[in-house]
Amino acid sequence: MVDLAIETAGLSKVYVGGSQSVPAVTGLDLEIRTGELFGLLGPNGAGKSTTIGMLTTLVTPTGGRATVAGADVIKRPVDVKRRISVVTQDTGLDRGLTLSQNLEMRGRLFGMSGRESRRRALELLEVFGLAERAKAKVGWVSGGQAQRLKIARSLMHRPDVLFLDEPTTGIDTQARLNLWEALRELHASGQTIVLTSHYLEEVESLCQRVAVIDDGSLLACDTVAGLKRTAGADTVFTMDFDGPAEPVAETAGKLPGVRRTETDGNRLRVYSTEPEGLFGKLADAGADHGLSVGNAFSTPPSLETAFLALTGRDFQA
Ligand SMILES: Nc1ncnc2c1ncn2[C@@H]1O[C@H](COP(=O)(O)OP(=O)(O)OP(=O)(O)O)[C@@H](O)[C@H]1O
Repeated sequence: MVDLAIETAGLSKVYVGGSQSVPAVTGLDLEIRTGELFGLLGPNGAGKSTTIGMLTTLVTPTGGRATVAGADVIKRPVDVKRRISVVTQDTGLDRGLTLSQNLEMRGRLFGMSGRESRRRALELLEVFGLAERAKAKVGWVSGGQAQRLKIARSLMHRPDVLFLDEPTTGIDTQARLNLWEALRELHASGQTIVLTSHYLEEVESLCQRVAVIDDGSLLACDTVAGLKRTAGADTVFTMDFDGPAEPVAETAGKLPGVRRTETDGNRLRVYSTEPEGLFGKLADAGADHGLSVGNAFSTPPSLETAFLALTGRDFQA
């Protein structure tokens, strides 16, 4: 039997305000295994934060059910809260305290002894590459270090599941790479981590499995390799013509290796497993219809092309 850290069935949320209702998450069925580093990927407004909110008991579902670390989020929210930790953009640190004091205080709040809190704090400062700054005040450290400290603090009570909502938004590239390293280490130690991100490369580089969410619905859930295999094995060519691209799409669809074409006004998008020389052929097809090419680019097979294939839209963070 697979040991599940999270299980949802038909999980839904409709926000209602006055006469307006916004369906933010619709019928989400998810299974996240214990020990997984799992990614929720989707553009802004896709429903990632709402999903995390429901799984962490901060947002009340309007439909379906969810179990986190063995407890039902609606029936046993207090148990869920005890067994998880959440780090969001809004998570604050006590800037007047040192790094180690921030961690120790959290340990004491969770009922750990002074000695146990100090030991655990040292251990986590080490994992997150912060041991040398242990006695520094939070106000003196960089944004990236503060972000790592937030995650370290959230682990003081050894939560079963760690939720990270867009953990690297707003930090620089080096800090992001340092944080990725720490997360890989945590994952290797067996920690279950659920991460939301709108950075494709972050999810691609870190996560074992990924749920792709758009418009509140689950489009696919698989390993990164699996997603690429099923949805994104193609190189995607995007070309803007100086007139409607529809007639070019018809010709393009008959070229070898072309699996799919899409048009949006003057824009043509072609999904192909045989990218060699395709730009020239598409330009020729355009010329046959009296069209010239303006902007043109290709995207090699990646999570981005998988997202494109799943949604028919560019991934816009
Ligand atoms: N409290 C709220 N009241 C009304 N609508 C909301 C509320 N919170 C979110 N929404 C709407 O629900 C939808 C999903 O939002 P959500 O924040 O869950 O998406 P997201 O994928 O986390 O986006 P982002 O990456 O921008 O945080 C959006 O249309 C959003 O405007």
